[in-house]
Amino acid sequence: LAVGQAGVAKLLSKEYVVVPGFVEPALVGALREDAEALRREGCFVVSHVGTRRLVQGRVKSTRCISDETRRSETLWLRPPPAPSLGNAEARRALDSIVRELREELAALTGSPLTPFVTELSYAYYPVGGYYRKHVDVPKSGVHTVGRSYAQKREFSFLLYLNEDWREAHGGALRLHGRDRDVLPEGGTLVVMRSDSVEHEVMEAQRERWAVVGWFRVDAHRRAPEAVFLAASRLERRGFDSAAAEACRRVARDEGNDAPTRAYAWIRCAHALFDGCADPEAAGRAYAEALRIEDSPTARAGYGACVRDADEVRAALSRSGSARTAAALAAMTRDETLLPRLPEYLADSLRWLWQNADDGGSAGGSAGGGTRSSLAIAAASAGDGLVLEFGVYYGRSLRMLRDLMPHAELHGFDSFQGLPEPWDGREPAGSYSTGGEVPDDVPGARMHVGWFDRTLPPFLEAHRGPISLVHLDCDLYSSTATVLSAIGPRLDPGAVLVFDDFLAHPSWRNDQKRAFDEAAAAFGWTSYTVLAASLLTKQVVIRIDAAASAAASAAAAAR
Ligand SMILES: O=C(O)CCC(=O)C(=O)O
Ligand SMILES: [Fe+2]
Repeated sequence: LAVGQAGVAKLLSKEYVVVPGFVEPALVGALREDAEALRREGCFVVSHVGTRRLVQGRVKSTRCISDETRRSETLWLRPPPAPSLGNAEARRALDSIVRELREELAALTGSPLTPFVTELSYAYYPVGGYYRKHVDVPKSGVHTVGRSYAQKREFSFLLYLNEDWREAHGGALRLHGRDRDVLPEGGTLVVMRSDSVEHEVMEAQRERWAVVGWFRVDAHRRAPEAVFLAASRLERRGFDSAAAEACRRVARDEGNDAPTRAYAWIRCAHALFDGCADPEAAGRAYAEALRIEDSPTARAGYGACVRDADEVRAALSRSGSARTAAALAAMTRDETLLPRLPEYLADSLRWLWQNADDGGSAGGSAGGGTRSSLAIAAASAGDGLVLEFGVYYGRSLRMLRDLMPHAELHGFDSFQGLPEPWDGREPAGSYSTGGEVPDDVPGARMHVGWFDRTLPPFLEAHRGPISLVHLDCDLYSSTATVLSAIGPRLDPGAVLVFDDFLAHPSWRNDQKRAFDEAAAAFGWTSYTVLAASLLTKQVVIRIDAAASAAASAAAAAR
C-alpha cells in the first residue's frame, strides 16, 4: 500500500500520479457500500463551489451551489459521521490508509503535510453529474479560513469506488494540458498538486462514487524536511526512542542553523526524559542545547535532569525565567524567593506547600513531566479501571499502557480538539487530530465523542471501581463534566492526574476549580498531593476520604 519512490518522483515532476489497484477490491466494495448507506441516511449535501478566503484581512466568500460548474453531492468525513451509521470499520480502514499516504508523501516529497487538517469526503455524481474544469486551490497564495491558522491545500487525492467502469460510462477525470483521461475504476488512486493541475469530471452516464481529499501544509512554517519529520514524529509518538533519534539527527546536522539545532536537542532531551525515562541521557542532550545557545527551557530541563543539588540550583538560578525560579523555590523551600515570583506562581507554590504529602517537593516539583506523574499515580493506584480524558495522538495513553500492562484502559476524546477556546492561549479546535483515532495502544478502548455523550453510557456498562483518571482536557468545563460524572464512582485510594492544574495565570479557575467543586460535592474531605510539577503544571492527587457512594450519588443529584 504505497505510492512508492517512482510514483512520488512522477508526482513531483508531472504534478500528478495515477496508481491503479491502490486499494484492494474488498475494501473498495465496503467503502462503496458505506457511502451508499450514508447517502440513504440523508448524510450527503449538494456540493458547493468557491472558497472562503482572507483578502486584506477580510473574509471573502464565493461559496455557493452552482449548477453550471458542478453537479454532485458530498459527505464530509471530518468530523467523522456517527459510528452507528454505515460501516464505521471500513471508514477506520480508510482513515489509516489516508494517514499512511500522508506520511509517505510527507517523507518522500518533503512537504510538511500537517496531520491536523486533512480534508476527507465521499463524493457522489448522479447520472448526468459533472464538475467543470477547475484547479482545487488558486495559485495566488490566499488561504481558506475557518481554521486555527492558515493552511494551504498541497495535494488533492482521489480514490475511486466504482466497479467495472468503461469508457462508455463517461465520468473520466480529465487532466487538462496533460492529455490524460483517468477512468474512475474502483481502487484507482490519483494524487495531484492542488494548485496547478487543471482538471474536470466529464459527464457521468452512470452513478459515480469516489473518496476525495486534500492534504494541507502549514503555509506559514515550511520547516526543513528533517526537522518537520522529527517534530511530527514527536507530535504523534511523543516520547519514544525513535523520536529522540530523529531529533538527534537534526541536532547533529551541521547544515541546520543554530536555533534549529538547539531546539532539536531540547526536543531530543524531552523524548529521552519523558518517554525513555532516561534523565541522564536527557541531561546530556540539554547540555548540548545549552552549548549552542542559552535558553530558559534548556536550563530548566537540565535542572530537572541532573542529580547534584548544587548543579540543579546553579542551572535553575541562572535561567532567568519565572517558572524555573519557582521550581527552584519549590526545591529549596526558600520562602524568601516568593515575593520575586509572579503572583500566580507564588500562589501555586503556597498551595503546593499546604497540600503535598512531603511538604512541597512531591515528585520533584522542579519538573517531573507526564511520565513521572503517571508513574507516581500508577504506583499508588489499585487495579480497577484506568481512564484518560484527552487522548490526542495517544502518547500518554501509551505510557499508561507501559506502566500498567494489565489494567483495563479506556481513552475518551472527540478527536476534534477543544470545544471552546482555552484561556486566550489555545483556540477552539486545538489538539484536534482531524478525526484520526490512534489505533496503536494495545488493548485500549477508545470512546470517540464529547465527554457528556460518551461517559454516561460507558459508566452504565462498566460498573467496576475506577482506580486512575488522567485528565488531560485542559478546560474547566471539560474537567468538571468528567468529574461530576465519575465523582460518585471514586472511592478512597482513587488517583487523579491533572495535566494543567498548577502554575498558569488562570489556574484557580481551570482544573483546580473543577476539582474543588467535585471535592465539595462528593465529600472528598481528605486528599493528598502525591506529585506536582511547577514546570509542567501537572498535579497528582489521591483521594483519601470520600462520602459513602449513596451520599455521593445524592450530592450528584442535587
Ligand atoms: O472525482 C473526481 O475525479 C474529481 C473531483 C474533483 O475534482 C474535486 O472534488 O475537486
Ligand atoms: Fe478538483
